[in-house]
Amino acid sequence: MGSINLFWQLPGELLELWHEHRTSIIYSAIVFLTVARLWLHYRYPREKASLSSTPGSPDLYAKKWSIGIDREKDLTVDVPLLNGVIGKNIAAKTPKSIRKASPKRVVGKKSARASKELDKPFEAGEQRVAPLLFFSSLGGTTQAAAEAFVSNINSWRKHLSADEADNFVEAKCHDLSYIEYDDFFISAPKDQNLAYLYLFLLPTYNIDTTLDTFLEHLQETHNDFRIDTAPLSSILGYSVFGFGDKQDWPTEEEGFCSQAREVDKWMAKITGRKRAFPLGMGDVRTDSKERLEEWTEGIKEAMSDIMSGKGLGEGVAGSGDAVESDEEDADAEENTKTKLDDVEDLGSSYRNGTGAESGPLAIDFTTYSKSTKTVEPPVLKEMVPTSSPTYTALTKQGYTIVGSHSGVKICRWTKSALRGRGSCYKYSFYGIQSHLCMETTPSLSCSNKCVFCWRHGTNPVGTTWRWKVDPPEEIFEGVKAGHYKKIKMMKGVPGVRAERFQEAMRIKHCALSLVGEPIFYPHINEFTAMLHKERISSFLVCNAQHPDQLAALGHVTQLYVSIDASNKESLRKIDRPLHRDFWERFQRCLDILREKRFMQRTVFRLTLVKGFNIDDEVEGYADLVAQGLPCFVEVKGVTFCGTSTSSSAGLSMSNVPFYSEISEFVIALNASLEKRGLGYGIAAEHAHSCCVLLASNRFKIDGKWHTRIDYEKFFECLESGEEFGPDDYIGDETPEWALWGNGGFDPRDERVDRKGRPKVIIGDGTPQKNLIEI
Ligand SMILES: Cc1cc2nc3c(=O)[nH]c(=O)nc-3n(C[C@H](O)[C@H](O)[C@H](O)COP(=O)(O)O)c2cc1C
Ligand code: SF4
Repeated sequence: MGSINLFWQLPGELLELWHEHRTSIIYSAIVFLTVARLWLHYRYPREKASLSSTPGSPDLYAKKWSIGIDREKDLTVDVPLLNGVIGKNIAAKTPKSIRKASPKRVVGKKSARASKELDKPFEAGEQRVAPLLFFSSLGGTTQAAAEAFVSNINSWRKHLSADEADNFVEAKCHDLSYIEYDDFFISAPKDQNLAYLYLFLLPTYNIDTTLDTFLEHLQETHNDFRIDTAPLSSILGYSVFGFGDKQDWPTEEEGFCSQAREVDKWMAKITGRKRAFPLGMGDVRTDSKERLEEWTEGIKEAMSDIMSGKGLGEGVAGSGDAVESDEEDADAEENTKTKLDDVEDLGSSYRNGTGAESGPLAIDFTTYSKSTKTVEPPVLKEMVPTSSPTYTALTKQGYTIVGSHSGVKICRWTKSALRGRGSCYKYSFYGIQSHLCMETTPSLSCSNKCVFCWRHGTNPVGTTWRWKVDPPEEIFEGVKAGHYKKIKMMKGVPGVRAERFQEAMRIKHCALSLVGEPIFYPHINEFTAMLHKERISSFLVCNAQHPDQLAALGHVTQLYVSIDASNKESLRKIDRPLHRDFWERFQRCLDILREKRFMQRTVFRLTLVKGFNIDDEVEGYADLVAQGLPCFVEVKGVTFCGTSTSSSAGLSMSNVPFYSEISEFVIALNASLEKRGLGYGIAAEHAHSCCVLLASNRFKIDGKWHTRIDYEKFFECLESGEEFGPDDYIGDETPEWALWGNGGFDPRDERVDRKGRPKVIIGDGTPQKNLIEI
């Protein structure tokens, strides 16, 4: 009881105390707070934070975006995006005096921790040197060199004395396309016993590759105000060797080994100038072997020095007084100025009055600059300039390049149909006659580097649209003209049938699938509207990497999404995507397809590659079908293109599945879909192109498959302006000869064997590639 009374007395006593001493309490509190505030102010001076957060996936900005220009002002104007959605662009309202939109360079002092670590010599016995070799490769040259380099270093290690060899662990090789940058390039891997030496073997590409993403990462890491400007200063050192081609890029000014030079500069910054050995460069056509050998010897010497406690040598910490800081900063600033953001953010350029030539402004979402210089609109490059090697390579392969980023080519099936020798599988399944079909793309660029791609590694790749945008009218007229020109060239070819030749002079179908990624083009909806206006149907294939464009896509006659694998690792291996969030993008595309299944005629296209995406993946594919619920699933075998690119990706004829294997896979997939009660069945086949069609039961009417399309009905639906879906333009019954089990060869056409072998019935499970060739 007593203690309870005491408790109730307390507040009263406290109140009395307060009344007696409140003046001195208040004064003491004020003095304490002022001292604390001053101490904090001088101890941690404030950095200016950026106005806008770092953009994550660019699609977050697809519909609306704004740019931090000034603390008080956020100037935005409208810009038309896909589907006429309005976004925000700074271009039209930009006053002359506007602050420079280039990223702010956050200059930081090297922290005490970093400096200490920088000077700390390698202590043999306590730690071991761990050489890590990072490489990137599209064509395979650098990958082969990287693997050889690592085995060279490791066998050198074996020949050292036991004590010396014990000072370092085996060298490891990492492909920059596969690793998480954060694991190596924000801080070194955490292993107390290891001290890392970062080595790089890099090619240079003047098209977008994974190296651009890597360089951006290095820049961002250095400029991130939240971390030390030299966060990798704890590593022992680094060195870069670049491969380039002096035939087309003869000097450094003209771009010889430019990306290796860039990586060298940024590594100097984020390691606090720890260049262990100077940048090496080799011309793949002449001296790269000798240069690489010299560089390798240099690396070995540097490692020996490190292990014997000599560190990285005289001069500036490790770098041997190379061109550093200020000069490199200035260069980098120049580079960032010309970088453009994602097409998903930028939308169009020519329609907003800035003209195709002027294009969107370079904008950085992360930071702002103090500079009061006026904005210089960057000159946008052409995706495939006529002078580029890409142009030469593509035209050599038979493409007609239209404008600066579109292409058209007549496919072998069009030629075949002109000669009365059969159409592609799209005739069997959907009633498209190949000689009436134009194959084209408004974007030669793509964001994958699929191992089975038959483009010989020559197409431009990129995650963002950084090029000049051609108007859709120009592309439309250009591709038609290119197509008709190629058809006319077939006039004198033996076997071309007069009536088919005449018919071919009126395009009725357009396959937007040639190369590249059609929905990458910012005016894809306007382009397809032009096709439809001329009553040309549209079959659009996309690679499931651009969810926002997919969501904004208007009606097309048939919408394809390439499903090249059933799980993340397999997809990474086979598509070699440039987007780091490729799996998330892929997943979102499937969800979008599911939402659109009553508006668009959706198709999953599976391209099976033996040894890559078939084994044990049936259930995975069935899961994806359950997720996206497409109207159709087309399953086809890969076609081997026999290029060095495909060979270096480990692809050979043995990866091409036999038709019997495709059939087996389809039967298993169908069983799995049935087990899940999803309502699909095997509808049709075209054994000749190794292709089978699974269809949703929505396309089975009165027990008969109706996979064909009523094209006229499709155009009528479009013209009506009413909402409509795939069920509104279902065409005729699938012909008997195209049904599953019947082979799918049009009986009107002639079967020809180039080598004069006897004609064989197709669809019997015999290997397709051993059968008829036309
Ligand atoms: C499309 C393309 C663009 C290239 N751009 C450059 C360049 O700008 N500068 C350069 O020095 N080499 C350039 N090269 C040459 C490559 O860097 C060189 O062939 C390298 O060995 C390729 O390595 P990889 O086979 O490992 O991909 C280019 C090659 C191609 C095919
Ligand atoms: S659909 Fe493709 S393969 Fe078939 S004819 Fe048209 S372009 Fe050629």
